Amino acid sequence: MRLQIVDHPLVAHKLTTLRDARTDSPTFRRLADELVTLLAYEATRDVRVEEVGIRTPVTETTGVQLSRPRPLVVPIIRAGLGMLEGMVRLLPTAEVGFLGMIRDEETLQASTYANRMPDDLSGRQVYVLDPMLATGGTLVAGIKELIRRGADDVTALCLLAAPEGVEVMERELAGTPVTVVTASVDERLDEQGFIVPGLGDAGDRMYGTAG
Ligand SMILES: O=P(O)(O)OC[C@H]1O[C@H](OP(=O)(O)OP(=O)(O)O)[C@H](O)[C@@H]1O
Ligand SMILES: O=c1cc[nH]c(=O)[nH]1
Ligand SMILES: [Mg+2]
Repeated sequence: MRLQIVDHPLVAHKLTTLRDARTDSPTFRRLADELVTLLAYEATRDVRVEEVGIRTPVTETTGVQLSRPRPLVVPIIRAGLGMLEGMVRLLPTAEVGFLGMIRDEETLQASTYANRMPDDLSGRQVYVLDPMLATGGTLVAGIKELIRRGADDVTALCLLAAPEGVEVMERELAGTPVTVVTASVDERLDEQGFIVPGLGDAGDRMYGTAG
């Protein structure tokens, strides 16, 4: 597994406001969207392209276009949905699949409650969207399912990661073609499995369900 931390002042600036407990849901959604586009710029550095000939108003030349099969983007519902628009803005022709996953608040075990993806992912590049890599249980299970279906290149975009989750991913996904792109690897997890300093519950903050 490869880990890439996007070190950029604009990313750090937006992430700081995202973390701030005073930031309301509409602002949180906007910042998450903007951050994804910045992360996606790095995450798609190896997106597969092929040469194509075109005619400009002046002459004939060659350029590149995204190769077929098209990349697949998979937001992990619920919080990952808040990253979808920012991603498909850069990859408008991508296909979109969906995984619904929830982490039990007591056991921290992830389970899947929705799965709407192509059965055969052979030869596909897949971009998984999940804002929080905490214990790693959710992403490990989600990515294993993608690899089981044949995906041969998986990149996970996470706004934040915990060192514990990165370690679990490295152990569980050793030898697999997986990259994690994140804006920050934070300090640690707390006793409830929340990232510290983190930003709280991403889904709640995004959709205003914090109570
Ligand atoms: O790395 P892990 O320890 O598995 O935790 C990370 C997961 O926890 C959150 O989802 P949550 O279960 O809160 O669902 P939600 O997005 O519907 O709020 C988050 O969006 C990740 O999917
Ligand atoms: O800090 C965390 C950990 C898991 N899920 C979240 O939404 N936030
Ligand atoms: Mg949640």
